Amino acid sequence: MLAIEAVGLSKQYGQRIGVTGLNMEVRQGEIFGFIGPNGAGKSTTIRMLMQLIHPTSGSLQVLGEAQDREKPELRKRIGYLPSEVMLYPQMTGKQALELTARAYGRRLKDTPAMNYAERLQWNPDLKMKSYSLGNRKKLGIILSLLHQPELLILDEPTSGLDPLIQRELFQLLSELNRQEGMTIFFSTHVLSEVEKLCERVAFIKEGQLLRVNRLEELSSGRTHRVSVQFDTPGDQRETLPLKELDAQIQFDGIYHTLEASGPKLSSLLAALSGLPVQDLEIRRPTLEELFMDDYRARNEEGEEA
Ligand SMILES: Nc1ncnc2c1ncn2[C@@H]1O[C@H](COP(=O)(O)OP(=O)(O)OP(=O)(O)O)[C@@H](O)[C@H]1O
Repeated sequence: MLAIEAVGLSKQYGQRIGVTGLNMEVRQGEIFGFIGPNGAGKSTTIRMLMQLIHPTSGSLQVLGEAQDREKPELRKRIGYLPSEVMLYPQMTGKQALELTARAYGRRLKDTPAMNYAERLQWNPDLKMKSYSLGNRKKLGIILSLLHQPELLILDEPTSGLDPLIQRELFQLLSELNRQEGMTIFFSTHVLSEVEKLCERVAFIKEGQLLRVNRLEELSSGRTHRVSVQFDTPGDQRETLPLKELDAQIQFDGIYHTLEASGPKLSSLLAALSGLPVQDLEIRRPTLEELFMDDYRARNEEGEEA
């Protein structure tokens, strides 16, 4: 069974596109990254997953059930962290947990909530109005996990959390995934976060899903980037035989950057060793660069078409 299956999913806000023609499958038991810049359509997709808004067209199945009408039983199987956590200002954090536990027919002490509170270094005794952004986020995370859902949907879970707490959160999420088989749908605009956690990533931009990749496919490619500065300053692409090494060579004002994969890397380095090199760096492209290359390639294809 798939945890999420969207087919031709679209949401239009009047003239404005939220998402359009989204096809996406999330398997049970995977950690799935949902990446895109601001305004890409991430929250719109998540709100449809949570039935907070309804699609203009297309279909959506969550945990094997069609999202076509109110299904309270299905809601209980899902945990949801919204991008903004808003709660009654006079209530303490602990009271909010107790209230939510009761709504799921449980007692707070029978849930893992206080254990998570400790791990995330969150103080349950303060009034909601006095929590900082990060502390509201922590509460939201604990609330989303309190009923031990099968599917966890997180909308920008790390904003406002300091790096140590982020690390603890990632640790907790991977434990829940490994030990309890929890499916996690993780939405963010920070690419480096998905590198740490997710098996597959979907890239969304301007309401359209660009592609879904296994992280391995993206990051284990054997392509290297070689950035070179020559003794003579300025653009050397016409004066040195560089285009023979990589026709797409880039120049940023100081460094010339060439790409090479597999056996081409050693011939590139051999060729460079005969040139007046002052500085050189070799590295694998980051996920962000791979992602942006894909954007550009597709945009160029679109312009030519
Ligand atoms: N209630 C609304 N009414 C009109 N337009 C909306 C509404 N909500 C979202 N949009 C528009 O839909 C598009 C997608 O927005 P959405 O909030 O889903 O993006 P996002 O990827 O979650 O961005 P962010 O990271 O900034 O939250 C944007 O152009 C946005 O302006």
